[in-house]
Amino acid sequence: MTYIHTIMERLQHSSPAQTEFYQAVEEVLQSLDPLLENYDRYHRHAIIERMVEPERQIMFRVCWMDDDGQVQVNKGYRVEFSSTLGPYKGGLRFHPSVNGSIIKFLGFEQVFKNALTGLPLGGGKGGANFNPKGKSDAEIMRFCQAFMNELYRHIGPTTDVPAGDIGVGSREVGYLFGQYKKLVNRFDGVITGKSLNNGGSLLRTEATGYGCAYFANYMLEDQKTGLDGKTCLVSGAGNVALHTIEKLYQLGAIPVSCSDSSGTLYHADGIDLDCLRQLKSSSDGHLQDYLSEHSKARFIAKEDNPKDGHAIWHLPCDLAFPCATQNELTETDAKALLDNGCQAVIEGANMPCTSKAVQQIIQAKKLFAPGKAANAGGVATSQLEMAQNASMQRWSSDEVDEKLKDIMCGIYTRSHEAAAEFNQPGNLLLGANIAGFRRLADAMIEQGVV
Ligand SMILES: NC(=O)C1=CN([C@@H]2O[C@H](COP(=O)(O)OP(=O)(O)OC[C@H]3O[C@@H](n4cnc5c(N)ncnc54)[C@H](O)[C@@H]3O)[C@@H](O)[C@H]2O)C=CC1
Ligand SMILES: O=C(O)CCC(=O)C(=O)O
Repeated sequence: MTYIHTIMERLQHSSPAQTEFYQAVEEVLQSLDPLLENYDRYHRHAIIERMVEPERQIMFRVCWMDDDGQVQVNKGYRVEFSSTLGPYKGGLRFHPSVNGSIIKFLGFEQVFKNALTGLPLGGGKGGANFNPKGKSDAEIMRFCQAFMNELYRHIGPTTDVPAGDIGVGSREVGYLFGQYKKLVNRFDGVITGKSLNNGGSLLRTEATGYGCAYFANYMLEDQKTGLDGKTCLVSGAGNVALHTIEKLYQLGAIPVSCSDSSGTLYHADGIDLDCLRQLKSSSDGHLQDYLSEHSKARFIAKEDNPKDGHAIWHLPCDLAFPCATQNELTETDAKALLDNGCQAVIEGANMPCTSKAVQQIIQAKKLFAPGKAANAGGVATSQLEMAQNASMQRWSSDEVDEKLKDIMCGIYTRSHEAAAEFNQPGNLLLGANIAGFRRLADAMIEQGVV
């Protein structure tokens, strides 16, 4: 394990105060321990040292004018982590919490996730510390245009292809794409998650949540069970959460919760998805307003969260799907889930469980599906969008859905088989990290010292 300390010390020196990034790196390195023990060539080629250092990091000023004529300034990022397996690929996050550490952890995770899909995709991530909440449509458009005024010179359909993430949906992607096209005078497949009018793919919007539910079902089928009849806690109320809830219903499960930064909504009979969608689509809708239509539901405000935890994970369930944001499920929460009989945690978000929470779940021999496996359906369908753009075709929903299911099944199988090969059957965290790492590391060695 000493090489882990050496790498972590190096990172703390070269990239100070990047706690989320250290967390993501350490988790991967711990999983790789059994592989690296026997593979001197990875050491000789300094594979780990190269993998933890992004190929390129771009930071830029974004100036835009708000509706009152006041100039606003934000900080933009694009971290081009690895182009070993294909163009840099990964979303853009617009959220006030965005900083260098968050974008780097997301980029690092993305590299391994994309490798695990088996598709020709490198990894990157970007975003800005811009808060879309409360902004008018015109302000959002001006911000996206200002952001693209710098980003356009770094991206391209075979170099770097961004997409959405928190705070970036098809509206923002539309404005970003429009400005790119204006600047370069080409209709390129340079960003994914586009609307159908702009050359997007059917099912890209749904893909992360659908893929997450498919992954859970493959994992449970391998245990001779399935989603049918299972009570599920889902956190978040955005793209990933809503489509996870939708697919869980279609596969026979009962999703009973959702959440946002105001608190948790719990409806033991099952969340009314139409009602939730209506609330979230209105600019002044609050989760709590759900109670006016469903008197048996409960709302737990964030002020009533338990110490060091989140009320949502203290509710009874068979399965838990954290689908909001990083570190939203703590050690305290993991203990509560296990005490309440939860059988599996499936990460829809990126790194939603803290390291200690993950350890708790794995040590209790419960199933754990890491985000880089379970939420890879989104980026995989982005690759399907790129393939359609490059060949100027449009595939039907059924075609895309079949491909998505195959890709999720492949990710599950690769993770499961690698875990068994390294004598930790069922440890999908270890399996996913090793399977992604091997593909990437071998390609890096083949490409020489670059
Ligand atoms: N959109 C996509 O295709 C993919 C998204 N992801 C990950 O899934 C997660 C959710 O992303 P989306 O649903 O796309 O974003 P979104 O913007 O549609 O929804 C985010 C949800 O998380 C909640 N949230 C965000 N920050 C929070 C905080 N600090 N505390 C409590 N709640 C918070 C928001 O209220 C919202 O309900 C993120 O971790 C993202 O990186 C992962 C793979 C692909
Ligand atoms: O679709 C994409 O390119 C990226 C999706 C994403 O940001 C993620 O997988 O976390």
